[in-house]
Amino acid sequence: MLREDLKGLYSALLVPYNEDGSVNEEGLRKIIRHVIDKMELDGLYVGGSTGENFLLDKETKKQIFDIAKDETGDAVKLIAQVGSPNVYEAIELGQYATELGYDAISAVTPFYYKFSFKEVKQYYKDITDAVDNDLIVYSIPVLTGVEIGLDDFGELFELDRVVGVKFTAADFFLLERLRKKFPEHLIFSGFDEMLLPAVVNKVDGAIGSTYNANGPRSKQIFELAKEGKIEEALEIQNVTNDFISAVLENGLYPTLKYILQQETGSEERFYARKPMAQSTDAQLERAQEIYEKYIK
Ligand SMILES: CC(=O)N[C@@H]([C@@H](O)[C@H](O)[C@H](O)CO)[C@@H](O)CC(=O)C(=O)O
Repeated sequence: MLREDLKGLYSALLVPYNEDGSVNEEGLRKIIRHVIDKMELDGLYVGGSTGENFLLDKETKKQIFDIAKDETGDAVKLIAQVGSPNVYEAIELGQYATELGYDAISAVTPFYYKFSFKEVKQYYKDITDAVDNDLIVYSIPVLTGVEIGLDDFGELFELDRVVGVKFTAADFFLLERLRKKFPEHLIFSGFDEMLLPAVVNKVDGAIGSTYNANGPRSKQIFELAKEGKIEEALEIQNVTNDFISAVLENGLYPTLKYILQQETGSEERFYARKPMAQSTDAQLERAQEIYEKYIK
């Protein structure tokens, strides 16, 4: 049955780190408040790519789940991304987030080794058998190299408690087929620059990194497109994509980190987690220009 309550626009939560790689808790709490109070998004997707999650040890992942739940309470929906090629860790994190009260879990397709689809399916079965929560498959072939076709999605959706997919791909033919074939499963769009065509294809929501800073425009696109006001939505998507192009050209996470540091009035710099490089002075200068032009 469709999890109607999970529909909406989610922040792919960005996590600020200290220079030594530890979590900047104060900064993270401020980002969460910003996303809820100023961006007015419907939920947080915690532990995704934007949080540099795949560079973290298990205890730090749990710490971030704790902070997000503590700061959010029941104000917005919370989805915990727990996936890892280490399925035992994914299960432990799924159980942990579920006990904390997360509304759902999500798991990236297992990556690095070339797993067969049978192995991928078994991974999702193992997680959903062991965790008492609904799960959203996280498909992001551009980073994992794992492509899932229409029939394979059908097999995953047959698993108890697999309620949908976070679809981070530009394959609109596959998206259209998925929507038509699986009206009872949630589909979240993962590329912010393609929000409008994704909503035209009737996705249930979207999860993205730039929504942390560009929330109001993104919400407008989402709402206008749902109402069929495509021309108006396209105008806002055009400006949004000028912003996203500039951000991508200057470095996605460094630019978003800089903008969020300014927006939350944080004195401490928002560092990246190694081996991600820290921002150069030139990147910071350009980030300030982007911030002034599109967000401030
Ligand atoms: C690869 C990547 O970072 N994808 C982002 C997008 O929001 C992306 O940053 C944006 O569309 C700009 O390309 C999200 O799909 C990632 C995400 O939701 C996550 O943090 O897991």
